[in-house]
Amino acid sequence: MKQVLTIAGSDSGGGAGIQADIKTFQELDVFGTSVITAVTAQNTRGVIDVAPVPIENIEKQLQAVGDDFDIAAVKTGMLFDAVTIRTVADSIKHYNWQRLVVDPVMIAKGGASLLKEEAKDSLIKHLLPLATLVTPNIPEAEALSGIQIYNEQTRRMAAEQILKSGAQGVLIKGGHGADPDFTEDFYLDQHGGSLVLRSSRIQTKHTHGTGCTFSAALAAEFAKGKSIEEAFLTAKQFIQSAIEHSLNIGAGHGPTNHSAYRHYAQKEMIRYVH
Ligand SMILES: Nc1ncnc2c1ncn2[C@@H]1O[C@H](COP(=O)(O)OP(=O)(O)O)[C@@H](O)[C@H]1O
Ligand SMILES: Cc1ncc(COP(=O)(O)OP(=O)(O)O)c(N)n1
Repeated sequence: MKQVLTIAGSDSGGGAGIQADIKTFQELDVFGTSVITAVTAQNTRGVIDVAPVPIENIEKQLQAVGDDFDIAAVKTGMLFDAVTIRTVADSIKHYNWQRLVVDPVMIAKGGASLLKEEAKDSLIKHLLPLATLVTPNIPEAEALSGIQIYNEQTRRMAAEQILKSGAQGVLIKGGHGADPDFTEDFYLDQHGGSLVLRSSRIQTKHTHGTGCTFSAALAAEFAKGKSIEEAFLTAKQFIQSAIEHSLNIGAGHGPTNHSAYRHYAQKEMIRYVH
């Protein structure tokens, strides 16, 4: 069984972070391991507290996984500060971990900061150059590129700017897009290869953890040797099912349904290149 590592924060509410990643790995038939960078007290209503894990412990978690497991793909989520980013980047190089998905988690839906402001430069300088794929949502892509996204052209410009970091590919997710009827995710790589996947926008407030789940699905598929195109399609179908059949848990923005992909038939995605 392929072994996959998530390096991210814990969400006590179970919808995002490490918990979302491990559930997604399980559903996609890969073995999930984890390095926890921060513990959040969080539920569907928001983030109540954030406690960073001491850096010495993060180093030991990385070592414990790296020394024993044959890691086929890695995803990063909430990294919180610059020293954690440096430590994670050093381990990725030390263990020569390939197929790295960097989800540049910055702000939770409720507005809580999950990455210190000064850590953004460290992310661009130390982690993005190692990435197979960076998966910002629209506000994160704007923060990483310094370009405001309001149409296809500015979305492409932002993606091109992010690729200057050295990442092999960038996938700008469309959950925060303006169109009320569909969401569009845009992929661009260093060779100019591009792909857009468009799906219907599901009218629901239960979208907590969509980005974590999507990037975990990408990492799981990469671990199984799937191409970017194949992994992108599976991850998009996985999150579409998970949102469409969400669980109505909690009083706020509820989690998605991580087992929906297994239970329900997949919807067609519109795909095109531009
Ligand atoms: N309401 C929705 N309907 C269908 N797909 C959605 C919806 N909201 C988000 N998605 C999809 O979920 C994935 C995560 O996107 P997004 O919500 O932008 O990330 P994040 O959670 O990091 O903000 C993307 O594939 C996006 O298209
Ligand atoms: C511990 C932790 N990590 C990441 C997030 C953000 O998750 P995301 O998938 O972007 O979902 P929302 O915050 O937009 O619901 C988080 N909340 N907690």
